[in-house]
Amino acid sequence: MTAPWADWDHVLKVDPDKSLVDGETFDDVCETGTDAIEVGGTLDVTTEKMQRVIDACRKHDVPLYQEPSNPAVVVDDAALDGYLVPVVMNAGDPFWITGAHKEWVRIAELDWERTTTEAYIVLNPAASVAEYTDADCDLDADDVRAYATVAERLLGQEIVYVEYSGTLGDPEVVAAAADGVDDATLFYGGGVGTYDAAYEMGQHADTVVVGDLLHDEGVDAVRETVEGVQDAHAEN
Ligand SMILES: CC(C)=CCC/C(C)=C/CC/C(C)=C/CC/C(C)=C/COP(=O)(O)OP(=O)(O)O
Ligand SMILES: O=P(O)(O)OC[C@@H](O)CO
Ligand SMILES: [Mg+2]
Repeated sequence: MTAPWADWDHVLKVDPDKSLVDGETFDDVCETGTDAIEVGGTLDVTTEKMQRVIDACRKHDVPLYQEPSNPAVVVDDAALDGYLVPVVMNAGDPFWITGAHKEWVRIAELDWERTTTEAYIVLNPAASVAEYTDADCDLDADDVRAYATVAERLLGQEIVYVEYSGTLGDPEVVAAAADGVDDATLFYGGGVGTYDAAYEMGQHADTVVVGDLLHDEGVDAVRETVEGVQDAHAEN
């Protein structure tokens, strides 16, 4: 059986710490045409805020995943299809490579059937996630290609995630990451705000992740990005 993300063109990342655009609801969010919703953010996330988003989406069919930023925010809820847990390949602090995960396994009972890791390569030094994990973002395309291969080949990662959170990345770097993997699903996220940006990143990435746009511009803008990546994939 293939993993669900193998068929995802688009993921919408909902930050439980950020609000929706005035007048929009989570019913609208679930109807953007995205293939899955990931609930997560770096800063100021709590289980209460997570639970609010899960509850608002639970009656919809769109697959719903939690992306926990630390073990304390993991929510146990049958409405979740699973947990996508970051591992930051280029973190400066090993806590974000295996330390947090060790703590999680030490204190909690994990649902292994529903738990998968995402091998993040964090590339925008100004993003909270880069500061938080002390990531080494001074990487060129060859470094990123090699990290992607290490993630897939040496560490057996099913998802490799090129993360430019907050800014649109370099398509050449995304292309290099794509070149570095064979079967792993390549996620791209960061700064996608238009049809064209989604189309461009969709030419290299298997899955384009859109985050801040939902909170800043709303569901119609998100729908445009779904179309952009779908069109890119239809042509490839
Ligand atoms: C072991 C468990 C359960 C968790 C640890 C998971 C790890 C390694 C987290 C470190 C990386 C991280 C914080 C990922 C969260 C997802 C993410 C990158 C969100 C986007 O972050 P930003 O856009 O930088 O932050 P804000 O939008 O919140 O400012
Ligand atoms: O918020 P943006 O910049 O769209 O980034 C999406 C996602 O990759 C963040 O983890
Ligand atoms: Mg962000």
